[in-house]
Amino acid sequence: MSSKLQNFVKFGRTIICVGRNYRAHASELGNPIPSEPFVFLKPVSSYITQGQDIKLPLGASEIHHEVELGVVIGSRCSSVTESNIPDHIGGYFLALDMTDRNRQKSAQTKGLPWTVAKGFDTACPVSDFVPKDRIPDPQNVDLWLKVNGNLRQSGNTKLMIFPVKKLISWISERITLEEGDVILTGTPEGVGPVRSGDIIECGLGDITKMKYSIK
Ligand SMILES: O=C(O)/C=C/C(=O)CC(=O)C(=O)O
Ligand SMILES: [Mg+2]
Repeated sequence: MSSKLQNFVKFGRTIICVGRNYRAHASELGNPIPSEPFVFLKPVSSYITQGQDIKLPLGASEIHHEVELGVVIGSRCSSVTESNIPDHIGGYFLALDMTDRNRQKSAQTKGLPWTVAKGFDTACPVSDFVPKDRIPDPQNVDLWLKVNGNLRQSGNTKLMIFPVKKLISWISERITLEEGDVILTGTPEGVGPVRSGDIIECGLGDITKMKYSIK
């Protein structure tokens, strides 16, 4: 296993995020169910690792947690068929797609991009790298998230509209993926606001978990 993959944060390649990939989450925000994947990007400067705090961005009024399964790409993918995707997966991680919801809604209303709403500093807290043999089936992983000990999100990756293989294949037909690029695969229902002083704990079943404070 390449040490670049284990150190995917320092390697610092493209962060691609998938939106509205769980029906119940699309519905809770009043959005239509997508007929094909849609993606957006976060800058690598938004990564943080455990020990660092999530900082509420300037002028933010409603910052939401979104717990997600992250995939680390292990080797170059360009127009790769779904059956060949498993060979290109380098490993996994747990991620938070922290979102400035009001800024996102405001951008949506004006037809503007979500870059600042999704890419502010500290908007991408992640866990340690999870070797791929720890997740033999990425479509059967529990995702959970608590705020101050209260369960807010509880889902399973089997509820994804577009499974991991489809997502990577679809992306690779449009954007070449390289070793160390990562994909956040979307969040299940239960997203909600956090405030200064809150503690977020979340996990991929009992495979890995992480804890972050909101500053
Ligand atoms: O469309 C919206 O209002 C919001 C969508 C998201 O924030 C998409 C995600 O990041 C997700 O589904 O995980
Ligand atoms: Mg998300």
